[in-house]
Amino acid sequence: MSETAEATTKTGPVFSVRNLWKVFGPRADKVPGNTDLAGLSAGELRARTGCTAAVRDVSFDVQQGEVFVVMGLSGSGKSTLVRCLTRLIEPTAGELVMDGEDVRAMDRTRLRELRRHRASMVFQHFGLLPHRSVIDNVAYGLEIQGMGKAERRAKAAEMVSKVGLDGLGERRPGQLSGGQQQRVGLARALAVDPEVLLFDEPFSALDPLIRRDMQEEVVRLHREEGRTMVFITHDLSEALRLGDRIALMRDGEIVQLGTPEEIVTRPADAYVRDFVRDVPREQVVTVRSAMRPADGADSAGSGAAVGPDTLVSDAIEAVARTGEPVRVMDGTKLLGVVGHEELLSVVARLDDAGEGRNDAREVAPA
Ligand SMILES: Nc1ncnc2c1ncn2[C@@H]1O[C@H](COP(=O)(O)OP(=O)(O)OP(=O)(O)O)[C@@H](O)[C@H]1O
Repeated sequence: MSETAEATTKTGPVFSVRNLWKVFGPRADKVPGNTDLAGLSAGELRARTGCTAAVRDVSFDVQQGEVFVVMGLSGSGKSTLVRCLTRLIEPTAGELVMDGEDVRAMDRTRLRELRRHRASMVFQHFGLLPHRSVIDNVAYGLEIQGMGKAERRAKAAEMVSKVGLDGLGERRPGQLSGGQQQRVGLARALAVDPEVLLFDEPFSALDPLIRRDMQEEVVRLHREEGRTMVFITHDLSEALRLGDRIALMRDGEIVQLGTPEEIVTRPADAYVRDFVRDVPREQVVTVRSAMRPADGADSAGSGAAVGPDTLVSDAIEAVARTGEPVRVMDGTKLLGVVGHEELLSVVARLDDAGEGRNDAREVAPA
């Protein structure tokens, strides 16, 4: 999404997850290794064993600096999966590595350290302490870490300011709106300066306008800091807005993992296709996919230029303003041009059905 994210995604995964299972129910640990049981559908497994496979044989990497969205309908396994990352829920089987370290082998002390310092969670229910001020709520994680009072209050004040709550530091949570309380939750998670922020549907209780505000806040923070984020949502537009990559879950499995553009323009199956059917293409397709090669006349032009990751909706604005095609530039290199025809064909979905025009990238494997 952001340049920061682009720049940092190459430095390796924060989380590496391979063949992860979480099965709830009697003798759950027998399910993943049993080929008969592991192949059953969720319903059949429940009928045969009384077990629920909330996460089924899931593999993926979360790259440094990216916003990794886990999306799916209610009950698809999103929360279970993300809680497994820090073993708030114990995985039943599979590999789980954070920064090269085997998370499943960590002892309690190391795990506590991981949750307090390295991966902070922001929940839908803010979990604020009602009798403490905003500042003291934000400082709470630092207090647990043993930081002195003056230092932690100074750090907390900085975070309160960062999330746009200047002047409200001495209020109690009950004196704040829902959106403001969620900002306190965000500031509290940021205060410990974790490597990864894990968000579990943090905004789903907020009304749409405030929700939009908070999404923009997350995008802004991410742009400024490039911090790795894992974000759970059941809301497709939220996923598309925030995600560098989206893992789309169904019945405990990841049915597709890819960029918003890949998921919308090249859905892996009929389920995903149905899921993304109503998404306006121009809001996810980039000019890199929509452009045509520049001919002699175009390349000589000195009209408006946009980067290859510019959304078609933004390019439409530029083309409408000048009436001329715009050049797609990667630094000083001319990659192609987009004009009315290319942009309209995206809006009209003439590029539908996986016939990606200039974009030969493959859908990332799950
Ligand atoms: N402690 C548990 N015991 C038994 N089954 C569970 C438990 N926790 C979750 N499940 C089941 O695992 C499946 C996945 O649940 P999970 O909460 O991970 O889904 P979700 O996608 O996060 O849903 P939501 O969006 O509603 O929060 C569901 O079928 C749920 O009923």
